[in-house]
Amino acid sequence: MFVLGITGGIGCGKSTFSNFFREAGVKVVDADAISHVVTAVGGSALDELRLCLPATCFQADGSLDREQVAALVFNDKTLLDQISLIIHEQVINEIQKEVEAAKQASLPLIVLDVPLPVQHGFLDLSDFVLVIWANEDVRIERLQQRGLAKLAAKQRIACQMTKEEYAKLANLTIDNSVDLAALKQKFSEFVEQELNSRGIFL
Ligand SMILES: CC(C)(COP(=O)(O)OP(=O)(O)OC[C@H]1O[C@@H](n2cnc3c(N)ncnc32)[C@H](O)[C@@H]1O)[C@@H](O)C(=O)NCCC(=O)NCCS
Ligand SMILES: Nc1ncnc2c1ncn2[C@@H]1O[C@H](COP(=O)(O)OP(=O)(O)OP(=O)(O)O)[C@@H](O)[C@H]1O
Repeated sequence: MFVLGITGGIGCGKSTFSNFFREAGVKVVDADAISHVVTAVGGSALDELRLCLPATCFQADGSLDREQVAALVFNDKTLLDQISLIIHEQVINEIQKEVEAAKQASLPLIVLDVPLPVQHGFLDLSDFVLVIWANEDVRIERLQQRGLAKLAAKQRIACQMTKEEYAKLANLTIDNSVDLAALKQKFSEFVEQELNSRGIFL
């Protein structure tokens, strides 16, 4: 089975690119979605998170209050790293399970959509790392359209690796500072050049 790791900074278009695979029937594992599950009611990361976050960061039902936490951690790198470690452990467990299940099911391809390219549970699992990138002004505009304030978008970008740091980890970087039709075209070229050439057909 071929494991395609897709990563990139916030608002660069990883989920949009991963969705092209989903539409083609490919199994896609979404790390952000898993991180939401493990911090929702009864989530496996909550007990540990309660030890390092104030009570105001939790809803009455015990789940994480994402807005409160975001307001706190994207201003405080130490706390961000602390909660990220706790959540990543649970997310990585789930990703490993999904990859194992896909292997058991003899799937030819699985896609991992992961914003933060950690070594264990992403880079070490991926046969090919694809970075989706876009210019900062384009990202901020798209994130604003999605409802994130400009300042909050800039704050998150500042917490993440730079384009150059992402590129160092990548087998290939695709520029998504283009419209959706052009991105779809780049997807088709990627499939032909990097997957079909390896005997993988969607
Ligand atoms: C702070 C939280 C509660 C804010 O939740 P919110 O619903 O607003 O955002 P969401 O989780 O959907 O993430 C959206 C994007 O924010 C960026 N982001 C999230 N966590 C981080 C982080 N630790 N460092 C840098 N950027 C991050 C990513 O680009 C991500 O795609 C949440 O992001 C969180 O728990 N982060 C720590 C865990 C983590 O690293 N998750 C991301 C990958 S598993
Ligand atoms: N080529 C494009 N043209 C127009 N809008 C786009 C394009 N690519 C992505 N978008 C939009 O930009 C926003 C960010 O894209 P997307 O959610 O795919 O990014 P992401 O990298 O997964 O972000 P996040 O890190 O927040 O999960 C979305 O609202 C998406 O619909």
